[in-house]
Amino acid sequence: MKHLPDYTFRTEALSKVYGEGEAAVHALRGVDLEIPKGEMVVLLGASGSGKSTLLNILGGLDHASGGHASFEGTELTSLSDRELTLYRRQHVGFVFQFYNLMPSLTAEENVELVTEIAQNPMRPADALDLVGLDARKDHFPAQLSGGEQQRVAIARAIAKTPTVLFCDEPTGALDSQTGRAVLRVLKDVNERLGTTVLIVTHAAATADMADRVIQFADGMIRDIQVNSEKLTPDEIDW
Ligand SMILES: Nc1ncnc2c1ncn2[C@@H]1O[C@H](COP(=O)(O)OP(=O)(O)OP(=O)(O)O)[C@@H](O)[C@H]1O
Repeated sequence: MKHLPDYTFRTEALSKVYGEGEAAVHALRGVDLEIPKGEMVVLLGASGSGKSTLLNILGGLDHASGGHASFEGTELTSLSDRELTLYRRQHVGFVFQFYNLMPSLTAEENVELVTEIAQNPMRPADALDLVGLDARKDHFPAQLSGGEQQRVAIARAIAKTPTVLFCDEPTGALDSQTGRAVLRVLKDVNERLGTTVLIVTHAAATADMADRVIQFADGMIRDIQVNSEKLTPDEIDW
C-alpha cells in the first residue's frame, strides 16, 4: 500500500484581494501548496510577492478571499474569528523580525505570558534552555543582544508547544553570525520537537537548510524545490 504523507497545510487555488475596485491588490492569485508534517520550509520572493499574506492566512491572522487552505485536514477558510483564535492559540507560534518583547519583563516573564494561557505548555525555563538562554532568564530585553532577544521570542513562540512555527524575516535585523545562531535554534526546534517550521526570508542562502523551498512571484508560486541534502546553519553561504 502506498504511504501517503501527512500534511500540516494544503492549499488549493488560494487567493487574497486587498481593497476593492481600482484600488484592489491581488496579493495571492491561486496558490496550490502542500506542506508535509515536520518539514522546515523556506518561502522566498521579491518584496510584495505575497509571502506574508500567505503566512497570515495559514497562521489564522487573516481570511482568504477565495480557494481553500486546510490545517491537518481542517478547512481554515470556513472557521469563524473565534475558531481562528482558538486555532492560533493551540497550534501556531509566531516569530517576527522585531522581537516584540515586553521591555519591563524579564526573559522568563516574557515567555510566561504565553504559557499562562496555553493548553499544553512547556515550563518557561525549559523553553529558554532549548534556545540556549537558561543563564539569561532573569535579564530584561535591554540587557540582551539582538540575537538573544530573538531567541527569547522563539522560546516564547515554542513554549506553548505549537504544531507549526511561522517566522517572518527572523534574521532580518541580525548580522550573519547572530543570524546563524537563530537559525540553529529554529533547526533544533524543528528536529527535536518535530514542529513544522515556515520561514519567510530575503536571506536566500537560508534555503539550503530547508527541506522545501517555495519561490513566490506576483502572488503565485513560481517554483518549489525539495532539497535531498540540507546544509547546517554553519555551512550555509550567508
Ligand atoms: N493590509 C493590506 N492592505 C492592502 N494591501 C496589502 C495589505 N497587506 C499587503 N498588501 C499588498 O499585498 C501585496 C503582497 O504583500 P505581502 O506583504 O504579502 O508581500 P511579501 O512578499 O511578504 O513582501 P515583503 O517581502 O516586502 O514583506 C503587496 O502588493 C502589498 O502591498
